[in-house]
Amino acid sequence: MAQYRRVSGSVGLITLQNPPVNALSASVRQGIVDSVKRALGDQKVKSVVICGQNGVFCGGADIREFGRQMSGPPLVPMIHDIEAANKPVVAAIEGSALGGGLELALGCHYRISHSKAKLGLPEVTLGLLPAAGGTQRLPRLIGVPAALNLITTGRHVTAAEALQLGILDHVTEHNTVDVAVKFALSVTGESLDGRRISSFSCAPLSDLDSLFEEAMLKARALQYFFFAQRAVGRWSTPSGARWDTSQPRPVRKAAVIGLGTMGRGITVALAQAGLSVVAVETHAKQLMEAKKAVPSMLKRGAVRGGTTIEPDSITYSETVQAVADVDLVIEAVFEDMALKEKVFQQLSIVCKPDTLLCTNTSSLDVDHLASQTRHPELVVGMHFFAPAHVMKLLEVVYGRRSSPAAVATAMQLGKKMGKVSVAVGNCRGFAGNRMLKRYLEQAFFLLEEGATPELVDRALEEFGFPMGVFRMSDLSGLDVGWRVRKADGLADTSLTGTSARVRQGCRYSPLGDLLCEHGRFGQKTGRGWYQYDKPGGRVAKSDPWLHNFLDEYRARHGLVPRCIDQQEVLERCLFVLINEGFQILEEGIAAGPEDIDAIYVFGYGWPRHRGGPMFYADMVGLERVVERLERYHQAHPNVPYLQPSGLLRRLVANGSPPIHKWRNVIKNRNSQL
Ligand SMILES: CC/C=C\C=C\CC(=O)SCCNC(=O)CCNC(=O)[C@H](O)C(C)(C)COP(=O)(O)OP(=O)(O)OC[C@H]1O[C@@H](n2cnc3c(N)ncnc32)[C@H](O)[C@@H]1OP(=O)(O)O
Repeated sequence: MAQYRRVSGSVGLITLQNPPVNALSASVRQGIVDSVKRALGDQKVKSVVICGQNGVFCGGADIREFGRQMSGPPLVPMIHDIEAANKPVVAAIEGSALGGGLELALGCHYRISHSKAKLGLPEVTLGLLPAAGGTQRLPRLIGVPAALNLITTGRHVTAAEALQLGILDHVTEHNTVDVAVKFALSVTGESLDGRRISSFSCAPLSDLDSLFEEAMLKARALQYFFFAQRAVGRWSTPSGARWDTSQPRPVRKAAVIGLGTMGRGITVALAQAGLSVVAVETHAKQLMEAKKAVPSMLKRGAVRGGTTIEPDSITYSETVQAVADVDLVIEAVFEDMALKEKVFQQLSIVCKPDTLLCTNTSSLDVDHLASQTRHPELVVGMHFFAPAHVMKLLEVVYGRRSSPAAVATAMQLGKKMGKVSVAVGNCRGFAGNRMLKRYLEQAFFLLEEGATPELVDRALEEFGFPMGVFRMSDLSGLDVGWRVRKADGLADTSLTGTSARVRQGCRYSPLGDLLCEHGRFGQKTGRGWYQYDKPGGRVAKSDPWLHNFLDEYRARHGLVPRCIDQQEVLERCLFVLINEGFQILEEGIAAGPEDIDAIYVFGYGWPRHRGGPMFYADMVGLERVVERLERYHQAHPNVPYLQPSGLLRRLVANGSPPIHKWRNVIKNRNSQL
């Protein structure tokens, strides 16, 4: 329903009321129609404000009514009547204005929003089109390119972006309804001629063809990715093991060793998949915390998914002996080889001889861990991504001696947990983190050369990543990479002069190490590449300290900052990552480009509408990727990873076949070896 009342003498205030998000149910639409009629018929009312109760404007169509017989007034004429009104109508947007909610706001003459609100037309994500005027009013308001972007991606934009795009007239930090009422009073009696969006003409576009071509590219990428996602299930390994000839083992009871953040998430994912789980943590305090955290994670998941989990499906233990009868173990202890070795030695003694032993390591050597056990053929990596019960990606890492059945079992278990499981070979960082390393390095180098975290992040976010590389590092914690670099003997900030920026003969940037030495670990410490209002704060703000630090660093090393544009940011960060992807394909670490693309879309936020890094390379053109890499390598000869990989060059030499033919080129080469 909608509540109607007169406020401030002459403003008709219409409040949508349909918890939890004031969706446009039949009774809400009826309430709006009735209230608008009342406001327009009341001579005392000079202007109108539409808002939603409990800090949410409107979440769009009431999804609970989908599939039912349509009743109540239709939305299109309702919005048309609001727009045609002869009194100003102001939308006061708090929380969300999504789908039909934004279409309703677009029918109003003015839109005022709280700074924390999100707006968007997410219909495409529900298999719908914005059919209540969204496809007509939005392009007229903000132009075809921006509207096409919002409509085809369904993404939600912040109030700040919506203001910049021209969707909003004003953004406030204060009580939005109060601000809107005051505003409504101030525009009383003003002409509404220039305020009815459907009467606007669309700005003419000289490059309509290229715009639609871009939209078609997105469609191609999404269609490619639809099949890529399915292709990864048909896995194969260089030794000839395959999905259709390998028999997975049944897994009814599993164990998790180590109940830190990852271990807890994995425990929840296993329990949600219907397995009985033994959760082991040898530190009493950590075990106690996990015993509280895991059930509440499960409860939240059950509420969201509308499922029930047997509370006794998880048993907790302080000793590894408790895993004696399980079918599969996932080790998730601290990322330290000596510690993991010990765990695998213990498991090999305690477990049944046919128990599958898995490690959640994100980069350590799976073969080495396998060598600690009596049955190395039963050891595989199961690399989850944080939060493990939410993130869709699972890298299943086969070692030199992993049996086909072990790989098949881990792949099938991943599927049972609702993951997209991708089989990859064993190497430092596997596929995802190995490619990420190159991307991070380039981002650091760009800072040395004159870029700022803001510039780099903006370029990547405009490309489509939900977060740029520096914002993402702050979220995941700068200390994580620092620990790895220390273990690899790289993070040595005592070096001075030219040797400070060189390791093993290659260019190295110690910027991340230096930040960690200043105690700047990202969001958790309230300081990282950005500053936050408090430790654990989420809103990244530009930090003058960091900019001074970068200036001093460059001066100390005699680096003259230069202007770096977004194109260079994208090419340096993305092409080097793509190049590593080709290297991974060449080495047989991933079986095909689809595997890498699935890893990047599901694990690293690569925008799905760009199909994944390998598809993107195909779209850009392999010749161009080679040409740009060569040019950057010439400029930075001490960065060997900028040299185009052998496979990339061979594909170009073979006439740059389309992505679905790359496997043939890889296969031909391997058969000649
Ligand atoms: C006559 C029809 C005319 C026009 C049709 C127009 C087309 C559309 O409008 S299609 C719908 C477009 N809207 C959406 O896709 C919005 C989907 N919702 C969201 O994106 C989010 O829920 C959110 C609104 C941004 C809020 O997010 P968050 O704060 O994280 O909370 P959630 O846990 O996601 O949701 C809370 C609660 O609200 C329920 N809910 C959300 N949206 C709707 C909706 N449109 N209709 C009905 N219910 C909705 C959601 O299920 C949750 O309920 P629980 O009971 O707590 O599970």
